[in-house]
Amino acid sequence: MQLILQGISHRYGGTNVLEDISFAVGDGEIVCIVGPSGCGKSTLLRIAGGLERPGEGEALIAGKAPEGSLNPLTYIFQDFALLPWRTVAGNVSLVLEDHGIETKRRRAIIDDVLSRTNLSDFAHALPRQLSGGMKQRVAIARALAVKPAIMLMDEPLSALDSQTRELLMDDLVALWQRERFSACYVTHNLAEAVRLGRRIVVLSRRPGRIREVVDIDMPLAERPERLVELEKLQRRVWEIMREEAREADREISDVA
Ligand SMILES: Nc1ncnc2c1ncn2[C@@H]1O[C@H](COP(=O)(O)OP(=O)(O)OP(=O)(O)O)[C@@H](O)[C@H]1O
Repeated sequence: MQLILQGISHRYGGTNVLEDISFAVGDGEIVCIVGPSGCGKSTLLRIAGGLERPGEGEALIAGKAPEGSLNPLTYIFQDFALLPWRTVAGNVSLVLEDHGIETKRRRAIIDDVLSRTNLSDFAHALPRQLSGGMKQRVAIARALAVKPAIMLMDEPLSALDSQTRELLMDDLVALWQRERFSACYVTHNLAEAVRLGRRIVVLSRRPGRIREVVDIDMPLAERPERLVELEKLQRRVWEIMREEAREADREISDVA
């Protein structure tokens, strides 16, 4: 299944937030979106998922969802959004209950996604007993449970410390290698973008326009061993962004 964004422009009141954004997320592709603070990345993701209607242009999905997909477009947020009174298994179960999946099938799906996210031993734990990394694994397991065609990930690792972030990136790569999900992945972290992205869409400061799309034709599995090349790519993305980020920073301090 493909996500296609065509000529998306958007404004809030008198503020232009996005301008003429077009790109596609192909089947099994992770496309990262980076750009200075406030350039409209989260807005773009909300438009991609149909939570918000763009002022101009359109967000389309093309192709067939995977068999058994309960929710073709599924979000993963930075703040995990878990119910504190439900166990790990209970949190995953909730989305399946919402779809009326019967108990036996629900249990099978929960066992499968908890095993894929290395959470089987924590099925009965409550969120407050878990570290931030484990909570985000639960959020990922919950997203996988609905067999999404495309995951819309908004800074999923940014609340985590750098070591946990590394571990979660390894997990995401392992999950992707097992079942090539498609994702539109918003991040501030350029190391994350070059580690995970097949392409990186670099946005300008607000109103966000596409400055450049950087292609990374390097298998995800090889990336940890090719750190020098990745670092070069990261520098390249930063060179594209530097002036934009500086200007965005000034704009924000002007308002303050
Ligand atoms: N619902 C809304 N109503 C009015 N303005 C909004 C709304 N949502 C976002 N904005 C404004 O739109 C601009 C883009 O916001 P958005 O959160 O999409 O940017 P972002 O690139 O994700 O930011 P950050 O990098 O800080 O997370 C900002 O100026 C923000 O204040």
